[in-house]
Amino acid sequence: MGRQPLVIIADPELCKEAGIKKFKDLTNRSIPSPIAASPLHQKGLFFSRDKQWSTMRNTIISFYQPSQLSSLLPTMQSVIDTLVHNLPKSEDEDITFSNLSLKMATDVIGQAAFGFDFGLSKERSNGDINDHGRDSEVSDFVKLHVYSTTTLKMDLSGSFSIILGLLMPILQEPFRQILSRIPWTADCMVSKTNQKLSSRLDDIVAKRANESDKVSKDFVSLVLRARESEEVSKKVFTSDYISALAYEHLLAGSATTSFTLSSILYLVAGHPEVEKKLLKEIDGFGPHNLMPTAHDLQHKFPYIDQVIKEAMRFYTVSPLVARETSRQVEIGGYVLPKGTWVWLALGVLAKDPNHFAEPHQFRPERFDPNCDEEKQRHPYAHIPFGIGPRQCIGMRFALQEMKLALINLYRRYVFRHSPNMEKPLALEFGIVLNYKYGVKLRVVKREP
Ligand code: HEM
Repeated sequence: MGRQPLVIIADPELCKEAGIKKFKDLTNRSIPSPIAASPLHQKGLFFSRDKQWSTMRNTIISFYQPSQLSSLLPTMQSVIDTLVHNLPKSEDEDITFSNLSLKMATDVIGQAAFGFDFGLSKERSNGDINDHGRDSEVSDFVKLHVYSTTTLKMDLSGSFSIILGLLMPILQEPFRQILSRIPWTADCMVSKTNQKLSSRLDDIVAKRANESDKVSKDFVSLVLRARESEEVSKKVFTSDYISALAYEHLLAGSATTSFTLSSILYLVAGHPEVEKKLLKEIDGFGPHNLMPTAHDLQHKFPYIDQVIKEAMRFYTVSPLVARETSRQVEIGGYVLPKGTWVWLALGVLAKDPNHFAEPHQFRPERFDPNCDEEKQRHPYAHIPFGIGPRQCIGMRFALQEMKLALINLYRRYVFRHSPNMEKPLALEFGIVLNYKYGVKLRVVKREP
């Protein structure tokens, strides 16, 4: 890539070698040029490096332990209830499900990460907000978040410094410094937005730090408590890092989950035989007012597991995992110099006919533990959450949320493709995959 050596891997055994066996030589991520221009994004777990990364990861991993996740169930349930309740009653009305699920996922992560109710799911489709108490601060914050996220573009529609960074990385930072002072340039707007966003986040962190309450279970409170109890964490978790971590959760935990949930509804709507089996499993769990526990979600819905895996294979929301060599290392017999970018191509792996027969067919049964394809497949052929010690930290969180949402949605409704939706679905390639025009569906109430 210009003068930057880059190796792309699309073989499960080599992914294992780079992601697990040689992890200590490939711990860090390569930093794409839009991120290099954004300190707010660099200080989260995703882009932090070496010791800073391992100390942060070892501390915040406790937030993702089963007991913590199961304590988040009521929060998830209440946001999902709002989503289900607000679905239109008419079968002739289009919903852009991807927008609704983004609001849902942002609300869930807002509460889990900041202890903050953004209240986005309470908005009806006409834009009204049910909750009079929701202040404009919150909606401003979310607007800033959306702007900051959508300006992280890797293509020629990004700000001038980002485009320059793609071509001549060394010039990116000096140009960004100059342009961010010139009003009305994209760089200036991005810089202003990030400053505002950072100061809002700092306010939230400061507020949480002043609260003496020892019971809050949101992420920021947990990290703040960990900082009090461990000497090493004090140095690592300065308030700018805590703000970045919290913000990163909002970013990482919303778009990915929402995209995946939307793709499941879209794919199931096009496959009646899958829908039938899914409904049978959900109805077979018990009466519709029986809420599954975290343990139930993990063990009692094997077909939902297959549907989620297959949808994540079909539309891999995070198709590349980017790492970088910290010293010379040999992978697959090739010697890679220090500083080489090594990208694991999860999206390519997911469509490899050597591991997935007829890869362009949507067939959840290929993940049935008893079927030959599943038994014979390489264990690292399907890695939508990444691999090894740096695998997605929010995997269980996302799976719990998606399963709970699916159960609640399909208990009351089934979904059909809207006639107003393009075919095939148009995708947009940014930092993560997105739908170009959203997933438009019609909601059909099930017979009681
Ligand atoms: C369907 C949902 C999700 C998908 C497909 C997904 C995918 C990924 C992938 C592929 C990575 C890179 C892993 C690697 O380098 O091997 C990652 C990292 C990460 N994810 Fe997720 N993710 C999802 C949901 C979430 C959620 C809900 C959260 C937070 C609550 C989250 C937080 C993170 C963080 C913090 C990292 C960086 C981990 C590190 O560098 O140590 N993700 N995710």
